Parts: sequence; structure tokens; C-alpha cells
Amino acid sequence: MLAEPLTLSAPGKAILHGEHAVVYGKAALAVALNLRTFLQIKPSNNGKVLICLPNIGTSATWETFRLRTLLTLFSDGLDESKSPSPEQMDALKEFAGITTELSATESLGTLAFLYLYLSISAKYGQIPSVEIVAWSELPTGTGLGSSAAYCVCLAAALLTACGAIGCPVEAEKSVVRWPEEEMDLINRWAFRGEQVIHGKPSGVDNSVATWGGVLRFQSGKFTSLKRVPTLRILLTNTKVSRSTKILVASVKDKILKFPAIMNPVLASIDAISHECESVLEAMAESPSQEYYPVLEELFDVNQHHLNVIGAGHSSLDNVCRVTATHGLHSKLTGAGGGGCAITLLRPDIDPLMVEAARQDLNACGFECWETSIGAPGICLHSLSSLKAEVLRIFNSV
Ligand SMILES: Nc1ncnc2c1ncn2[C@@H]1O[C@H](COP(=O)(O)OP(=O)(O)OP(=O)(O)O)[C@@H](O)[C@H]1O
Ligand SMILES: C[C@@](O)(CCO)CC(=O)[O-]
Ligand SMILES: [Mg+2]
Repeated sequence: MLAEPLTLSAPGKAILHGEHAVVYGKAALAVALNLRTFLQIKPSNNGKVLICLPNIGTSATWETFRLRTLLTLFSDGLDESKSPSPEQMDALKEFAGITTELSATESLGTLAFLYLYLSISAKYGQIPSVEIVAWSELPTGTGLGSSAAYCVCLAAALLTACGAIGCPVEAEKSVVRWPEEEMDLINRWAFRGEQVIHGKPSGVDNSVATWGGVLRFQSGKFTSLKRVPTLRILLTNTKVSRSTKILVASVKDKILKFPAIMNPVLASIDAISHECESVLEAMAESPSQEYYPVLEELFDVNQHHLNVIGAGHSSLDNVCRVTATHGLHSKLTGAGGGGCAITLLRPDIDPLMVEAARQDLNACGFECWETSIGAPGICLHSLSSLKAEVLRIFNSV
């Protein structure tokens, strides 16, 4: 049970290959990024539950006794085959006074919280009065798995608060993790939160936010790649807003409309993920520059495929065009339709070339930053190990 404030964090992700196709049982390769979502949960004794979400400018407070009136609707417990029902979502929207479109940003963050709070309370006993602040280094809604990092943090915090999983704090350690079976439980609950935000998630994003590293994910199962080469990646945020839920639904419409045309494209994306995995394994075994042209070509082919299935956007085409003028190869990452692209940076690349590409991308109004891959998954932090920026945010809300 929660006696002290806890601070935890989970990473965002980039999908190297397999976005959208993974929703149809194809393989995806996902990497955890060193950009994280942080969540602080504090016990309180005012009989209220407070959630403060500065990234989306939302905060809300509810009396615990009012939340209790909704518990019967959530008493079906954790059954993975069951997604959040329309009746549950309608009841939550009414309770939270949400009248806007379901895809409105603030609504989904709040609804995912209420859904997890009530489902976890119904299953394990009501979570006491708490105050929660969640803040992310990730831009939200841009393809970097912000929703999954948020849901993984929420699931871990709420499961810990009601005692369903332990609180593995050790005085001398700055960062600690839960045992494997508890991590698995966190991941399964986070998936339910993702269902609220995405509609029909594959589970790849919450898995990588839970476990970190580099994962191959297919049909609900993942394998962590044991050895991965160091890859340098430039992330570019086109700042074109989009919603994963809407994109996944529109790709589905296209597949239903032209199955004979779209299914071979999904099969080809699957083959690209497998080919990329083999190349990464070979690179980890014997690092050599000769593999980079293959990785670059796979990026190019997959970017075309993603345009074919309807996940592209002119801003993403622009990123590809601008980086190509500097000899660099890019593709969209995540759901597409705007949001972020990833560009592969060869280790031998001239730093001036990268700088020139960044300047051209900035001139298009895009924002770029370099990142490393394979960050750790969900963890608990000691307060003294938190960066000043994170502490400042938690102290200021
Ligand atoms: N830090 C956060 N605080 C509150 N809500 C968040 C936060 N991060 C994400 N969300 C919720 O997730 C939504 C964005 O999810 P969405 O799946 O569309 O984008 P993404 O996860 O960033 O991209 P992708 O799914 O393509 O990787 C936001 O609209 C918001 O409701
Ligand atoms: C577009 C998608 O494939 C990846 C979003 O990061 C959706 C999903 O797998 O849930
Ligand atoms: Mg998402």
C-alpha cells in the first residue's frame, strides 16, 4: 500500500518497422527512447483523487465516494479479451462531464485514468485518496508512444497504490524495478488504458514502455533482442497533429476496401521487420559499415508502403525529401499522418552534414533532436535521482 510519495517513469518509443501492420498480426521492431514520462503519486487524506496533466493542460479532482458509485460497472475484473465497453466509456464521459468529441486530447488522458482507476479498484480494492501528477519529456500525440508511456506509468502507480503489486523501494538504490510477473501485470493493465486512447492497439507500444530495450512484437507476444548495435537516430517532429486512434481506423478502412491490394503490402512490411531484425543481429555480432545501406533501403521501401496504406502525410514526405538531399534516409514512425519521422545516422557521418540537415528541417518549421535507442522500461526513482527539471515540474503543480 502507498505510504510515501512514489515517482516512476516509462520511456517513449520509436518503431523502426511494422507500425500498422502489427495491428494485423505482422511483426514490428520497436525501440525504447531516452525521452520519458514521469508520474508522481502521493497519498492524501482529504477523501479526494486529484490528477494533474500539465502536458495537456488538464487537471481534475473527484471525491472518492463519488467514484465508488461507478465501481459496479467495472467489476468484471481483468479479462484481457474484454476491451472497455461503450457503456463504461459513456458512463465515464458523463461522470467527468466530457461533452467534446471522444478523440479530444484532454478527454482521452482523463478517461484512460478514470478507466484504470476504477477497473483496478474493482479488482483489487479501492485505491485510497491520492494526488497524481504525470508529465512527459515526449511531445504528446506525435508517434513516440506518449499514450503508452502514460498508461504504463498510470498502471504501475495505481497497482502499487492498492497493493496489487509490491513497492520495491530500496533505500540505497536510485532506480528499482518490479519482478517479472508484476511487470507483466503492469503491461496488461496499461494495454487496457491504451484501448481507451487508441481503440484497437496492438500492444507494441505499452510492451516497449514496460520492458524497454529493443523488442520484436507480433500477435501479442514480444521478444527482447539480446544484442543490439548502437544506432544513432534523428527524430523530427513535423508538429502536424494527428490521432493514432483515427489513423488506425482509416488504415483499417483502406484494408477492408482493397484487401487484395493492401494485404500484400502488410506482408511486405512484415518481411521488412524480419529482414531488419536479421541485419541488427548481424551488426551486433560483427559491427561493420556495410550494413547501413541495407537499413537505409529498408527505411525507404517501408516509407513507400506506409504511404500506400494511408499513413503518410505531405509533411513526412518533406522530411524524407529534405534529409535525402543530405544523403540521409527517413521514414515516419508510429501512426503517421503527421507527427514524427526517424532518420538513420551512419556512425561515419560528417557532423556538419547532420547539422545542415537539421537546419533545413528547422527551416520547414520542424523540430529535430538526436536520440539513442534501447532505454530501460518502467522504473521507480528515488527523489534524489530525479533531474532538476522533473523536480521543478512536480514542485510547481
Ligand atoms: N503526458 C501525458 N499526459 C496526459 N495525457 C497524455 C500524456 N501523454 C499522452 N497522453 C494521452 O495520449 C494521447 C496521445 O496518444 P496517441 O496515441 O494519439 O499519440 P502517441 O501515443 O504520442 O503516438 P503513437 O501512438 O503513434 O506512438 C493524448 O491525446 C493524451 O490523451
Ligand atoms: C499504428 C500502430 O501500429 C503503432 C502506434 O505507435 C498502432 C498499434 O500498434 O497499436
Ligand atoms: Mg499512442
